Amino acid sequence: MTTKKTWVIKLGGAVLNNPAALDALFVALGSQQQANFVLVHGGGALVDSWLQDAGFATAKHQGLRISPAEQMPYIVGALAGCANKQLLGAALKNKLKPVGLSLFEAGINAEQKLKALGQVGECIPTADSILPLLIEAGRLALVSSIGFDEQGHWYNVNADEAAAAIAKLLGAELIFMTDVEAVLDQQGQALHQLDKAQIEDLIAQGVISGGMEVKVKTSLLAAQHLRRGVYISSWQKPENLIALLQGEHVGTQISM
Ligand SMILES: Nc1ncnc2c1ncn2[C@@H]1O[C@H](COP(=O)(O)OP(=O)(O)O)[C@@H](O)[C@H]1O
Ligand SMILES: CC(=O)N[C@@H](CCC(=O)OP(=O)(O)O)C(=O)O
Repeated sequence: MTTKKTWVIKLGGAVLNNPAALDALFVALGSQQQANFVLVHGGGALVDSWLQDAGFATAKHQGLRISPAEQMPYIVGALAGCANKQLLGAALKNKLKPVGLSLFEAGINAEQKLKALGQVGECIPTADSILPLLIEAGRLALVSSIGFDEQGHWYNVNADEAAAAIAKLLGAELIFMTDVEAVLDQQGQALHQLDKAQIEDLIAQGVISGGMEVKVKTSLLAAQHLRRGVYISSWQKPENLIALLQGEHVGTQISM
C-alpha cells in the first residue's frame, strides 16, 4: 500500500490551448515523487467550439451547460475523446504513465441533475473505483467529466464537481487549477482566503460569477466534507502547485 498523500488536481480546459503550460505542469508533476496525483480535466472551450462547428447553440445556467441529448455525442467526443487524449499525449511526452478514464471507471456514477438541464449529471459515489489500483501501479489517471448511470446513459458533469467527488472518494487533497491565479475581489486583487459568508457575499454582489461561482461553491462543499482547505490557483503557474504540495499558501484557500 502506498503511504504517499494523494492530490486530486482539477485542470481547467483552457490549458488545452496552451501546450507550453501543459508541458510545464506535467514536468512539475513528474518532479514530485513524494505524492500521488489524479488529474480531472475540463474542456468547456473545446465543447463550445465543437458545438458551434456542428451548428448548435449552447447556453449555461448558473455555470452549467444545458446539455440536450442530441448534443451529447459532440460533448462526449470533445471531453472524453479529444481533450482526454490530448492530455494523455502531453503526459506521455513528459515521461509520465497516463491512463485515460471516464467518471464510471473512477468510481463515480451519474444521475440527471435537473430535467431542464437535459443530460447534465450529478455525481453519485460508488464503492467501485479503479483509481486506488492505478495509483498503486504508479499510473497517472486522467479523468474526464463524462459520467454514466446504471442503464448506461451518458451525462455531462461539470468538471469541478467531478473533481470534488473524486477527492471525496479518495479522501484526497484537492486543487483547482484554472486560468486565473486566485479568486479576485471587486478591485481585481487576489483573495487569499475565503469562507462561506464571504463567498455568499461576493456571489450576491456579482463579484464572483459564471464558472468561478460553480468552482467556489463546489470548493466550499468539498472543504466541508474533506474537513480541510481546498485551493484555487492557476495552471499558468506550476510553481504554485509545488508550493502547495510543500504546505505553502498560494492562490485562494477555501475553508469551512
Ligand atoms: N471573482 C472572480 N475571480 C476570478 N475569476 C472570476 C471571478 N468571477 C468570475 N470569474 C471567471 O471565472 C473564470 C474561471 O472559471 P472557468 O472559466 O469555469 O474555469 P475552468 O475552465 O478553469 O474551470 C475566470 O477566467 C473568470 O473569467
Ligand atoms: C455540465 C457542464 O457544465 N459541463 C462542462 C464540462 C466541462 C468543464 O467543466 O470544463 P471546464 O472545467 O474547462 O470549465 C461543460 O460542458 O462545459
